[in-house]
Amino acid sequence: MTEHTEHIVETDRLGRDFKVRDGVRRRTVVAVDDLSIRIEAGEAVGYIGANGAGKSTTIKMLTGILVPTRGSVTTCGLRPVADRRRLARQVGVVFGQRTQLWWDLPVRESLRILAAIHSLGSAAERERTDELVERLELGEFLGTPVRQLSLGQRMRAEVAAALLHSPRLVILDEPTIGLDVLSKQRLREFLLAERRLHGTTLLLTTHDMGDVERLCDRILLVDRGSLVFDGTLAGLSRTVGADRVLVVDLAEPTPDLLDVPDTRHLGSEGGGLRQRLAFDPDTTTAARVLAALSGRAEVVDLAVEEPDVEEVVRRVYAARR
Ligand SMILES: Nc1ncnc2c1ncn2[C@@H]1O[C@H](COP(=O)(O)OP(=O)(O)OP(=O)(O)O)[C@@H](O)[C@H]1O
Repeated sequence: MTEHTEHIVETDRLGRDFKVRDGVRRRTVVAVDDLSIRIEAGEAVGYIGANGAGKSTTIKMLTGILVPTRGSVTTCGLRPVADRRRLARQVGVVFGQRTQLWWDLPVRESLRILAAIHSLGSAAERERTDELVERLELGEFLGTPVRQLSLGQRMRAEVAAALLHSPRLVILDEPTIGLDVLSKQRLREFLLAERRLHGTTLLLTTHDMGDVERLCDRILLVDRGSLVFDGTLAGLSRTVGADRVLVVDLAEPTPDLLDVPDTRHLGSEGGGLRQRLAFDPDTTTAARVLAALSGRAEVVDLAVEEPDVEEVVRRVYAARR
């Protein structure tokens, strides 16, 4: 069987400038430059970068809100600006800081209106609404006007609204901003399940590295409008030489394990009962480090810590300055 892959997002040397006034002078801001990316159906991609890196501008071009200055873009096989209405049937957008719901209407009414806008038949509407109400736990506030909802409740309602028409591509702009730990976790679990159940493609911008770690199997990192990395989180860590850390609990207090091959001793606690050893996953593995360790001390428990994503991103930026 030949594998058929379809690009849900495809950009070729995409760019967007803004003309801004700087006192009396006019200046051109290059918000996005030379951006060539391809996202396939079913992927979950984190689009990350510092403030002003060009993330929102990219999303606006992907969804047809902004016209590109240069290059081309297709989303779900359509030209976003020319085919914006057709595209709206295939894409759902969630903005963490803006509502798409009707402020004074109960959540249920907003969902009804959206179902009508998307021309869902009544059976499809009922089935999908029931599914989302159950999975996003909207039941207890379906009759509440949006303006009375807590942020966590409103975000769940926003996600239901954006996904009601079962879009193939869901774009989320800072979906977990301001949410407490539990609400974030629930939302992430919902999105993972949506992808698993329906093959939905996810593209999210976020400053929350927990979102990236839990949700995304691919990262696009932008810096000053340009793509500077495209790959996995592990790959990103490798580009800046971020080590993994093996934490071992030992049967008895042990002098610092300074001579374990291919590791760097980071520190000890409890008089040497717990020790932390950094290693480069490109040159060795946790298993090999552990094997080398077991000749020196009795290991009773262990954990492997991944590098901190925020730190990795900071290092990528620092290396480019
Ligand atoms: N309408 C506009 N007019 C002028 N400049 C703009 C406009 N929109 C964006 N910019 C500029 O383009 C650059 C990219 O902005 P953009 O909002 O895309 O970044 P971002 O990565 O989404 O940032 P954030 O994480 O803060 O949302 C910034 O320098 C910004 O000031």
